[in-house]
Amino acid sequence: MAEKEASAARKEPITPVARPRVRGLDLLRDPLLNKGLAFTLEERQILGVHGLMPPAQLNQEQQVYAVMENFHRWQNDLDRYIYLMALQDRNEKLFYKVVSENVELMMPVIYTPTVGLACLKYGLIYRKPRGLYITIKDKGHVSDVLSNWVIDEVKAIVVTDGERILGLGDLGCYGMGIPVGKLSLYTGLAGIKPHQCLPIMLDVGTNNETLLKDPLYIGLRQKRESGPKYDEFIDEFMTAVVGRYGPSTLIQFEDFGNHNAFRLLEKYRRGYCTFNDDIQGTAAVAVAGILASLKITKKSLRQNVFLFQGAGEASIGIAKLLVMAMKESRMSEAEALGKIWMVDSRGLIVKNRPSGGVTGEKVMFAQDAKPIDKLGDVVKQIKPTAIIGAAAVPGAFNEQVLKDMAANHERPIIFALSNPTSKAECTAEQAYQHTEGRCVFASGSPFKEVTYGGKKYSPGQGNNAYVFPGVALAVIASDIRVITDEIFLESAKLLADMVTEENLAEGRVYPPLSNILEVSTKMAVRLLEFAYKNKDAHLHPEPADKEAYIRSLQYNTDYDSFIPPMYSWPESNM
Ligand SMILES: O=C([O-])CC(=O)C(=O)O
Ligand SMILES: [Mg+2]
Repeated sequence: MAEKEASAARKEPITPVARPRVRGLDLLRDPLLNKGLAFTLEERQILGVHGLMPPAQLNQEQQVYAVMENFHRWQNDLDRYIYLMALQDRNEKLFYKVVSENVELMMPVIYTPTVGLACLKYGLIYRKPRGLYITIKDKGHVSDVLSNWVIDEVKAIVVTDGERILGLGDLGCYGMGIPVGKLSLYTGLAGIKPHQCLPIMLDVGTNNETLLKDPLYIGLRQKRESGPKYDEFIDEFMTAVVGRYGPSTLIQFEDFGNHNAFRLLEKYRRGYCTFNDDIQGTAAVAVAGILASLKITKKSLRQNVFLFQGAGEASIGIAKLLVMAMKESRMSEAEALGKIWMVDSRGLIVKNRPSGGVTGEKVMFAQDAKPIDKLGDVVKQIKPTAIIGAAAVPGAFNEQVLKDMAANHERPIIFALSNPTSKAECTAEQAYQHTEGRCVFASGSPFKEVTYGGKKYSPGQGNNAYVFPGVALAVIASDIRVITDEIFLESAKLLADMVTEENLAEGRVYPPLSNILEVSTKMAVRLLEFAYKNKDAHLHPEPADKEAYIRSLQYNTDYDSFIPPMYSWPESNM
């Protein structure tokens, strides 16, 4: 019996002991250390915080309960966002415990769509700085600003210049909500430790006149810098990051304008550990959704015709990754390109377009066809099996477009990927209604379950949140220094594989969000195998048990104990 008890005791996880460098009020003000009313009486005395809070002691579970009560008390999601950000600033472990235990409820608040509203009103709701603000005026001194970030162990940065925040356009410095939100998901969805993450706003001004006149605007009140000065500034930033944190630091570009996004990706992708989430992350999640859809539509990739509404970062990124996927399934590049059609603001992208030609990234997708102005007419003529919207034109998938999709195919694929919800090409309800419930639907921002014809439909959320946290975890864990497109194609395939028969039966082409920490963890484990196989990983020796290794790196939302272990010296040593 005694032995049984002893072995049970040995299996108990050992609670880590934290040794805070600060005490008293300073400790309570540090969100990485603060436990609120969860400090024990003993801890309160040791840490010098006894009496600085009410006498009751709550455990973390009770605190989660209190947070959820507060969460539901608020009448709207922007207030909930402000409340949750304050919690993050006060008690990080509690914030992430609440987020990871209630992902489906929390995601729409700390991420799209509410984060979009928060960015629009960032000056109004600004309470406490989070992350680093580096402005074009700091050019020549970027390293100095970076050195003000006192945490040395930064492994990942999400950076924006605010020029194209979701589908909302140029929000300048207000765009900081996006790097903050994305990095919350690094931790909440993949368990990357919060102190290893750094959100950065590169404020180069804004061309948004409303903001320039907004008395609450918190950014530089000047027009956007561009040209050589902008390029030198970004160069200086990249060099400064490597100087401060090393060449393995992951730099995720987020919500840059089209013209800079592609250019900067090409410029830096081979020399730095970097990716563009809007081009590559969105591509992976959309291709995953398409691959999973094929199990519902019972078509092979080559039996599809894809029509993109928009030819920006997301559409081009998805289309390029789709071409890679098609080539892997033994189609030639020409054959693959023949399956991809794009409509931009000037109509169908065709060679010799009379309305101003085709330039840049769009050139490879220009079809040898007659120009057509309207998306609806393109749908009628080319009869796509899938339409993918990513240009923030709400209502682009109108009733007629959806009805034509349903008339042409038994199971049409409709992906309304633009964010936030107000920018979606159609709602989930419209998609199911106008296709008689036959479409395979996914959207970038969440839609609630829809009942149509007495049947319940659960729309999937085709958002890069399914990809970037898992990719980032793999990159950090195995020291991948160049993030290839193959890694994104692999993550797309892994994600599609994680969709169960049960999910497919409900019309879902993504795993449920409630399970997403596990999805990201599994994705990271398998990307590690892929990276070592392809010699992309620089961490040596290669971990034998990759899953155990990945899990050992992940953040634990349980509180640490601050009670130092007590022991006595053996008699003989006295
Ligand atoms: O943030 C999101 O929800 C997805 C994304 O990257 C974008 O829309 O720019
Ligand atoms: Mg984005």
